[in-house]
Amino acid sequence: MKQKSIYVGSENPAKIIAVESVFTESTVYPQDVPSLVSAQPLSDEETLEGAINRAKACAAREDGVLGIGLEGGVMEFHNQVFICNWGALVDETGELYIAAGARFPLPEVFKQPLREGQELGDLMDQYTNKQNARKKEGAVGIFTDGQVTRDQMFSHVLHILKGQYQLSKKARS
Ligand SMILES: O=P(O)(O)OP(=O)(O)OP(=O)(O)OC[C@H]1O[C@@H](n2cnc3c(O)ncnc32)[C@H](O)[C@@H]1O
Repeated sequence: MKQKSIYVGSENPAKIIAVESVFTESTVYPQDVPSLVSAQPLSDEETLEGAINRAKACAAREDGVLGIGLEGGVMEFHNQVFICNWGALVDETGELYIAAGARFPLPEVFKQPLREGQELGDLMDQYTNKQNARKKEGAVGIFTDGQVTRDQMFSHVLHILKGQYQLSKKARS
């Protein structure tokens, strides 16, 4: 039987598939909500903030639902640009859970365009000569030779969020 309704703050299929694959007992509703951060987050802080804003906006749409936000971004570390990923879940009591996903270095040629404000999604499409990698395997799929796709990467984040939520629910009951 289907249980909780889950509102996910995105219409990106890679993110929706990831949520459906982890919250199999729930009905998942994609929501068009603002991240309230830049289209290309440029730090862990900004990427996490985008995920939290999406989750909060989703949870606020209806009483009793779970709100989830997933956000991809980039950050600089050891003079390299890394892709970073964050997820946030707001439960029916308003409690917030957060989790980070995979992080790996992007090619050196991406550094300057990203610093100048270009979006990773566009750079990936130019680099691969394909369209909409962000909605499919993602940068992680391309740079791991298909070992880990974007939905698989986000599903790891979602398992961590789900586990934290379950534990908290058990503690409350
Ligand atoms: O529709 P939404 O949910 O906004 O999904 P998105 O993929 O466009 O947006 P994100 O906020 O997750 O990512 C911010 C930017 O980084 C890009 N990006 C992030 N992770 C990526 C990946 O794995 N592959 C390709 N582009 C990625 C993405 O295309 C955006 O330009």
